[in-house]
Amino acid sequence: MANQIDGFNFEQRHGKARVRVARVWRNIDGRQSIVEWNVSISLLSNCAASYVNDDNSDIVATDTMKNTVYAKAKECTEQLSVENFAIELGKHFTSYYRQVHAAIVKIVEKPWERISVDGQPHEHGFKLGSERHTTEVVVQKSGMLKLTSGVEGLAVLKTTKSGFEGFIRDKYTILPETRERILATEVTGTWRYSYESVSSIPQNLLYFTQRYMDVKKVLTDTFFGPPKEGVYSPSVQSTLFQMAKTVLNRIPDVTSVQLKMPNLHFLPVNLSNKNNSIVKFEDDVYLPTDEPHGSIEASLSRYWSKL
Ligand SMILES: O=c1[nH]c(=O)c2[nH]c(=O)[nH]c2[nH]1
Repeated sequence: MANQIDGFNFEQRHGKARVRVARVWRNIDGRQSIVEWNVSISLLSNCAASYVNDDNSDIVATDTMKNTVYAKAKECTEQLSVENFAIELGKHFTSYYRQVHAAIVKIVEKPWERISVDGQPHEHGFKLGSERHTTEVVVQKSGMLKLTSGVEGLAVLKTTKSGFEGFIRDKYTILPETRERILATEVTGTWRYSYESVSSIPQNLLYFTQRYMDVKKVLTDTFFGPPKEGVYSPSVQSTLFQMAKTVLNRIPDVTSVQLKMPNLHFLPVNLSNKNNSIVKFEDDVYLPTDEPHGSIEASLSRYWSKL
């Protein structure tokens, strides 16, 4: 919220960060489900008086925000996507409090995955996976919505079909050109959906969970290529672009994609002393590093979208 106070521009927001909640659903057929969410809320509201006049009468206590997370989780009698839960919270804060104009809700879901025992999905057993599903929603009092989802910590690597050639060579360049290297990264992706009001989102409460799986599959399938032949990557930049483009081409209600793909280098190992070579690199022994790493990021959106 922006105000003019004492001749200054003043902007403020307040919220509660990292509220951890888990919700279990117990089906009558014996199958149980769990989600674990880490929720951060930020409210845009008329409460400048608390900053400048010691008047807290327009403040939603951040402790109340925390309690609301548990109350709303309790109310969710049916399993729902992390996006839907974030939207529910945003709707609550903007409709319940006269003072609140907009709510920003960010959630990171912990990747509990149903375990299989003897090839059978377990009714109530879960193990922790790796990459995390994220969302950020902005809900306005009017019902206007900005909905973004994401994935973080999606670590992928391929042992061949990657190279890097034709880059600028100058007096500081030592990197050899190559058509054979390991390509490894940890993808952080965010994508925005086209739904622009809380009333226009799909009815299915797990719709965005399914889309999350779809986007992840497109990202990884494009990174790796077909199982036998793979696909050649001339640079992280090129692979990133193909990944983002394929998401937009395959998933109609996604309007923009942002990807961050650090280049986690696997350096060739060559060791020798005065007399002989101890290890001669033959595309076999590498020194994995993550510091320093290349940092490559880009965003791609449909050019006709209003975003
Ligand atoms: O795919 C790459 N992109 C770069 O920009 C770059 N720079 C570098 O040193 N190696 C690589 N690899």
